Amino acid sequence: MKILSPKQIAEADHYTIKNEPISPVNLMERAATKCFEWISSNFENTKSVKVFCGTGNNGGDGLVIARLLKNKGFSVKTFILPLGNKQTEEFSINLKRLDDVCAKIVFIEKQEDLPKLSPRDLIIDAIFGNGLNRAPEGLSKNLIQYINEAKATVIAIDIPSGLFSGKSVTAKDSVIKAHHTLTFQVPKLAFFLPDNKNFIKDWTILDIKLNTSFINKLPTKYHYFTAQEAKATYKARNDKWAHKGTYGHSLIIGGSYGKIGAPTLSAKAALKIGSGLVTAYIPKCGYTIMQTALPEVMAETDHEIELADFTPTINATVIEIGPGMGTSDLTLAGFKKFLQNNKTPLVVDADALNCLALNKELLTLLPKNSILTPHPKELERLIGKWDNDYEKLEKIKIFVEKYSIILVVKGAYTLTATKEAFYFNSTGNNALATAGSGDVLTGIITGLLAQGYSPREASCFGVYIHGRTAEIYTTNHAPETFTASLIADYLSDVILELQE
Ligand SMILES: NC(=O)C1=CN([C@@H]2O[C@H](COP(=O)(O)OP(=O)(O)OC[C@H]3O[C@@H](n4cnc5c(N)ncnc54)[C@H](OP(=O)(O)O)[C@@H]3O)[C@@H](O)[C@H]2O)[C@H](O)CC1
Ligand SMILES: [K+]
Repeated sequence: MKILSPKQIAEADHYTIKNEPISPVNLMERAATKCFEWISSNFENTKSVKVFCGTGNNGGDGLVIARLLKNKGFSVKTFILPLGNKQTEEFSINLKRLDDVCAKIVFIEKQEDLPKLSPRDLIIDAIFGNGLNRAPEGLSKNLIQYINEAKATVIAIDIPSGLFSGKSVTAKDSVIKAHHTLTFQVPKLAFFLPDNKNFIKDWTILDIKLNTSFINKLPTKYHYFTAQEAKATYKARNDKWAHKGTYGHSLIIGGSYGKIGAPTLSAKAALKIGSGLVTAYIPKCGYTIMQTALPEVMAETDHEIELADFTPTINATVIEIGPGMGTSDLTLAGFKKFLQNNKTPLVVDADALNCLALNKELLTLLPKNSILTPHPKELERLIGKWDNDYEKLEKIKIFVEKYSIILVVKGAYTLTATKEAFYFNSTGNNALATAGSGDVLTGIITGLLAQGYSPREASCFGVYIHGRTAEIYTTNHAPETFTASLIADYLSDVILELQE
């Protein structure tokens, strides 16, 4: 699914109005009706709804929602914050329509006009939407702060007021902290960025039927990888003549004394996602552990307690390197030698990333389209510090272009960054915040590459699958009890779901 800029959304809006055709006020009615339906079914027992509107079209949406809720029997009060002397035409039409149903409407002209708010109120934030072009100040800033202090449940329409959909927020005290955001047609880039986690919690995309063929033609670097994209990526197995060689050979290089679990988890994940063959290249101390834990996996060994020689003998389709490997001098020296001689596509994680961060010149030795899977701290070691998330995205872009690689930046919305496009993942939850979860992710990506998925597909799809296991698990288990070993056990559920 595309993530569009405010300008592109306005263009899609205009195109739909002209070509469907539909009048602007009817499009507003359609959009706001979707919000109303969501609110009335999720908050049917709510006694008091307070709707705060600006005087642009976001405010117009608020007026329609107020009218529809009132007609449905909710107790509704509407508060209007005049934005200068202007009202959009659709706002004015809907103000009249709201007035006609004898609704309670209050204009907020000064601080004293702010109403009493109770934590039991349901607040609808329709002050600013896509049209925000500067940080709110004065009365609008005060209103936003006042709403945030009320500790009431806040539903934001389209986007929390004060949050820019495509640029950084400097005044963090003038943004609505929404519990839920009902956004129109496409998600906004701001939703995926950790800097905004206090403003955006849950959100729902409402399909307001903007022209899809127009949207399909709009260029964008940013995408949201959902079940739809996952289904389109999945390659069902239907080759009767397949043998284990058909599905590739994954080589997992990693481990050190006390950290054999990491490559074991990766190897298990590569195997369980369908890699035809898996070999682990580990220190000698891990031999019995690996062979006992995973009888299907072959093992080759290096020095006694750490990797030093890096001399696997097999001809792998893909190599994962790094889990549990450590960064000792001996390991680092061997890793350098390995990179100088290796031509096989790599998935690089954990200590191998730290070795690269310590020796940036090694980055040039990575085969084209190698996949690096850092968590935010590892990312910072690779690309340097950033002031805000938009600067981080820019640095990521420069980094992937410079080295012709793919970055999988782990987080609540794990980002797969390729030279061509950035994909935010839609699945996962905090059950994945558990030891070894990252090792399983790299194993899944490695196993997908071995089977012939492209590096972009393996990254986006692997991240999606990994996240989905946690969602399925937590439908009937406590998130605290999820472990990395369990992830592999739920891969089958995810794949069966994709086949539906
Ligand atoms: N296609 C869709 O998604 C649809 C969206 N709808 C809704 O429309 C809004 C966008 O409406 P718009 O009127 O363009 O913009 P806003 O309502 O967000 O803002 C109104 C005006 O506010 C002024 N502004 C901007 N920043 C500030 C500020 N910091 N302080 C004070 N005033 C500010 C600005 O005017 P200026 O002339 O003062 O610059 C804005 O124009 C979208 O979000 C949806 O909710 C439709 O209902 C259906 C289709
Ligand atoms: K809003």
